[in-house]
Amino acid sequence: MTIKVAIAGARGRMGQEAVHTIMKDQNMELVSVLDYKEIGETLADTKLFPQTFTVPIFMDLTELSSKTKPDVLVDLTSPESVYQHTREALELGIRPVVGTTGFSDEELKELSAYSAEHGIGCIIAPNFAIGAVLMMKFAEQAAKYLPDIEIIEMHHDQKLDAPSGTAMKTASLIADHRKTHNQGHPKEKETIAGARGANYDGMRIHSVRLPGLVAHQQVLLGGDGQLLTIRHDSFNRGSFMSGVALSINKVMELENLVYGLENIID
Ligand SMILES: NC(=O)c1ccc[n+]([C@@H]2O[C@H](COP(=O)([O-])OP(=O)(O)OC[C@H]3O[C@@H](n4cnc5c(N)ncnc54)[C@H](O)[C@@H]3O)[C@@H](O)[C@H]2O)c1
Ligand SMILES: O=C(O)C1=N[C@H](C(=O)O)CCC1
Repeated sequence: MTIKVAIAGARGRMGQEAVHTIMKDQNMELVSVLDYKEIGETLADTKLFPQTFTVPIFMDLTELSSKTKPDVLVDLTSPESVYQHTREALELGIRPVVGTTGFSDEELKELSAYSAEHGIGCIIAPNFAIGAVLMMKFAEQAAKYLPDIEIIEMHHDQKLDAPSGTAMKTASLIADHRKTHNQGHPKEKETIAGARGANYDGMRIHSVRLPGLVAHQQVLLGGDGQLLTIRHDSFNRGSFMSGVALSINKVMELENLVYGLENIID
């Protein structure tokens, strides 16, 4: 069966890469895209894609749904719009595969409940790169033995959310096994606000934004006289595409929401 896919955010950095991935996949058909700007009638009009890419562009998800009937909506937009898109897609019976980051815990809970109640699959993956998923899993395991942890995430300077979705997911996986405790000296004082980073359950998260970077993270686990560093680097957005394709296939079998690629890889 061919999976009919729509992409929200198709002219963006991730969206463009996803368009090519889906166009190349024999089992998928890119039936439409959603963007919030009037960027032409079809992808070909945007001049970002070959003239043969005559995929229609919509600015409204309900219209996109009724005219092109996708099975799956891949969302690669912005933290501002992702919750609304995901909720709307579920209400329209379209399975969301979401790479966009910036969800609150409450939003995740609510979408999860809606997805299970209506039996519509949904995948929200803060990071589609397999290496990043392994980094998170290794850090989760190591935290049992080395519970003093700081996360340094580093991204390109056009990123809107901080900390990154990957850092938030890493911290939440670790927090499930680590006894909550504050780190550093009990009397430590910041001379400049923010110097010690964000506080997640006593762990610290530091966000670096620089031109030239793509997506990088290191998890530092300190112990007596030792330091374990677990690091992952995405050098280009191609690194995310096998995870996008896997999620599109997998979401067709699901009847609930899965948060994190680690839950669908064998
Ligand atoms: N999960 C992952 O592995 C992964 C990897 C890279 C990026 N991301 C996330 O994906 C998102 C997009 O990243 P990017 O670098 O491609 O961003 P980008 O700014 O390059 O692209 C965003 C695209 O979304 C469109 N858009 C924004 N708001 C919209 C709306 N309301 N309706 C329709 N279209 C809208 C923009 O026009 C643009 O085409 C970010 O949240 C980023 O953190 C996730
Ligand atoms: O480019 C981005 O933005 C990325 N965001 C994700 C995050 O917030 O963790 C993952 C990789 C790239």
